Amino acid sequence: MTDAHTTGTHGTGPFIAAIDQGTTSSRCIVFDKDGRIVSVDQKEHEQIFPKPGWVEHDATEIWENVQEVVAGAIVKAGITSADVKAIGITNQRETTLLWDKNTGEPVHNALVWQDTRTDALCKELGRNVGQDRFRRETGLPLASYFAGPKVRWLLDNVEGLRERAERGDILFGTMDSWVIWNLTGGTDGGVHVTDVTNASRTLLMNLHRMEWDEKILSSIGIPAEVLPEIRSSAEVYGHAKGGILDGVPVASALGDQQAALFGQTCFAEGEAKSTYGTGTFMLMNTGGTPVNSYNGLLTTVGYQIGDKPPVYALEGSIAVTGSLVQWMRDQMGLIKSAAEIETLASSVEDNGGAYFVPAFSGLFAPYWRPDARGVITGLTRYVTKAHIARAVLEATAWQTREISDAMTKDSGVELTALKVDGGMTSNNLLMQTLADFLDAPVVRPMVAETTCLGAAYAAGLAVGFWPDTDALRANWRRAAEWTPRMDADTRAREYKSWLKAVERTMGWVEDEES
Ligand SMILES: Nc1ncnc2c1ncn2[C@@H]1O[C@H](COP(=O)(O)OP(=O)(O)O)[C@@H](O)[C@H]1O
Ligand SMILES: O=P(O)(O)OC[C@H](O)CO
Repeated sequence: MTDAHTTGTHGTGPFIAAIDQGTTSSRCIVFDKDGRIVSVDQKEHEQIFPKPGWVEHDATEIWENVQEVVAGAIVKAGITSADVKAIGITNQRETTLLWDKNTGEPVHNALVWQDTRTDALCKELGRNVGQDRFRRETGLPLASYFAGPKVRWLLDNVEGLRERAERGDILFGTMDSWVIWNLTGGTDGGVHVTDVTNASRTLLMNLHRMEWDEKILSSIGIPAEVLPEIRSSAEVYGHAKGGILDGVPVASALGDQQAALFGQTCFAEGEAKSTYGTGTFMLMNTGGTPVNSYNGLLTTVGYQIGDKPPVYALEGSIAVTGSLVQWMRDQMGLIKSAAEIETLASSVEDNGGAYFVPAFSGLFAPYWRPDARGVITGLTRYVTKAHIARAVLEATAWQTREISDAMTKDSGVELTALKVDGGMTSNNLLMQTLADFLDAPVVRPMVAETTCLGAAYAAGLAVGFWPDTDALRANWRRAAEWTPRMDADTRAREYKSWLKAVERTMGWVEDEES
């Protein structure tokens, strides 16, 4: 399915191009110096579900789409490579690929971050190596979400792969590495790098030293030969070779959620944003020291600009939000477009007593329960598809509330307002519900494409297109705000019912199945 458009608001050059290789689509956006969008091109790729819980992407299709959308955005902007000062990369995180460095061919489809096939392996590693060690060294709980166990699964399950990897013929990368390697020449001298934010999602990087952790590598069973070099998020890694942007510096890489934090200009400690796409991810800047979580959040790298010290973040990750809306559209056929869920949900006053907990990949933050599975509860004959649509939207808002509560406990910072972005924020009912459930204002910036914007900002800083982060902050403009309207009693009662529904998801998958 192709889905492309331009905004038609042309600024004056020069420009920065940002590539966002996301879970459902790849897009390229050209930005001007004021951080305004000049052109956009976007293309969806296939979601491959070989078995329940397994999710894969065809990395060759993704690279073809990336080239197509880059060309599309440049042509729509009516510019040439000479007008583009740098290319920034942002990407779906954790999605894991191994490819042959001599042929450039992936050895298997990429294993997507939502894929749960490594649950049993994680359990085994937990027993043998210990959960605490991973938390302490990498900031992450041992879960199938992250890249390291996926690499091990591929090495164990693709015939002959381990030997090829040990011979030095195989490269591992998350989508940033794959795109940068191809963009800078692939088999003809492509650079094999990743940035600190993406590396901090592998369970393999030591969060305190910003280096691959040799002890963890040997406990998981991953040869160091496959690993990319870890670099900062904003520096020139190499130059595009071939294609429409031939010769342009490739100057940033950030995982998409960290890019959104950057694009929302959350540069001060305590500033937070939440991005509503396939999943939802709330990140809070915690400054120069990693903050341990005791409430089910992740400690991760927020960004690192060149040779400056890294900035850390606390993160609450929710696996299923926008993808639940997609499921209602594609698997259930209850709506024809994602936007239609708002019309359907608005046709009723409330959820009619129904609660939908979309634990399709188990539950991520704050629970980290791979044994959970989705439930719709509170059903009576009164409930209609409109009530279910409402419960779908409420699920996103309640899950955010749970993360926000955990963040306050871990950081001591009370949420005074939440900056939001991502595809789901075009849903007004959802944004109002979010303000109601959080009991805090929700604000959306003028440029809702903060993921690409963050990558563009980082690339622009690396090549001196923008002087510093203060210049970027000046570009942030509020476009919309929703303030809470729900009374405290209703909020408390509904929250209690939601938490009861969450309990019902737990323990569905028996030990031997997971
Ligand atoms: N009006 C809407 N209401 C609810 N969900 C929406 C709406 N528009 C888009 N979405 C959801 O948002 C997601 C797309 O957002 P996007 O930020 O592009 O995601 P990603 O970067 O994860 O690919 C899809 O999962 C889609 O179902
Ligand atoms: O592609 P998105 O926007 O769904 O983001 C995916 C996240 O990076 C997964 O950690």
